[in-house]
Amino acid sequence: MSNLKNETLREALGVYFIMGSQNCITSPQKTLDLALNGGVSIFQFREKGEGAFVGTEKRQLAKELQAICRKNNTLFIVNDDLELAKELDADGIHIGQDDEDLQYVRREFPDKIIGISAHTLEEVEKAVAGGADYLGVGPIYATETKKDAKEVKGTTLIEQIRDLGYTIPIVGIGGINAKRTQEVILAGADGVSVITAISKAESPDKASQEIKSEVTQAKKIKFTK
Ligand SMILES: Cc1ncc(COP(=O)(O)OP(=O)(O)O)c(N)n1
Ligand SMILES: Cc1ncsc1CCOP(=O)(O)O
Ligand SMILES: [Mg+2]
Repeated sequence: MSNLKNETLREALGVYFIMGSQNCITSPQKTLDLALNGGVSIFQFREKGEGAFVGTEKRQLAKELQAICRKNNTLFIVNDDLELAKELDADGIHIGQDDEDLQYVRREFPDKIIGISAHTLEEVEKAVAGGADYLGVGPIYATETKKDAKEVKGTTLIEQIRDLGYTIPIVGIGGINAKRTQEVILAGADGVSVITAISKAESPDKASQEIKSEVTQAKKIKFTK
């Protein structure tokens, strides 16, 4: 990915909303629409866990959510499912350490955005060498959403990554809400990835707006230091 694309992606990662039907209290379409109106800048379709759609229903929902993203000029990323990402010509894919191999994914999707989860400095080094476009680092705080999440680490790993001079775009993930956003950005992240604080908010638009405003304020503080 060129430097220009890298900087555009860094900016787009500000408020990274992740959601599947299992995370919503009303319709996923409505939830996403409101979240995008509130200021979400990138979306990941993560249809996973108890009650999640599979097969045709999953594909149909993905297409509808992608159409909503397109209407709002917002990047659409698919979690885990390479076949779906290919079929939909998604903007990118997010993989974890237990998913497909990064180098294989890069070969299959040479021009797409590839994000990878990282929990240790060794994983960070491999992700950068393997051509990942951004890192998802977490869980920063305790999360109810991912039952098999690794141990909570706070912002330490993000700080270490930046102290070592890595410039790869980073988003923090896990238990993040508006009140916790500034801590994550000030530690060195470019954005925050959020599920529950938006998907289960009474007003997903208001929740997204608040998170966006915290990201903007934290970046002002960070870049005037
Ligand atoms: C932005 C972002 N960061 C981390 C993850 C977690 O990915 P993974 O570890 O593969 O876990 P699942 O989400 O697949 O359960 C993510 N999805 N997005
Ligand atoms: C997918 C994922 N990976 C690490 S924590 C997490 C879940 C984040 O969800 P929430 O924002 O609801 O804590
Ligand atoms: Mg995964």
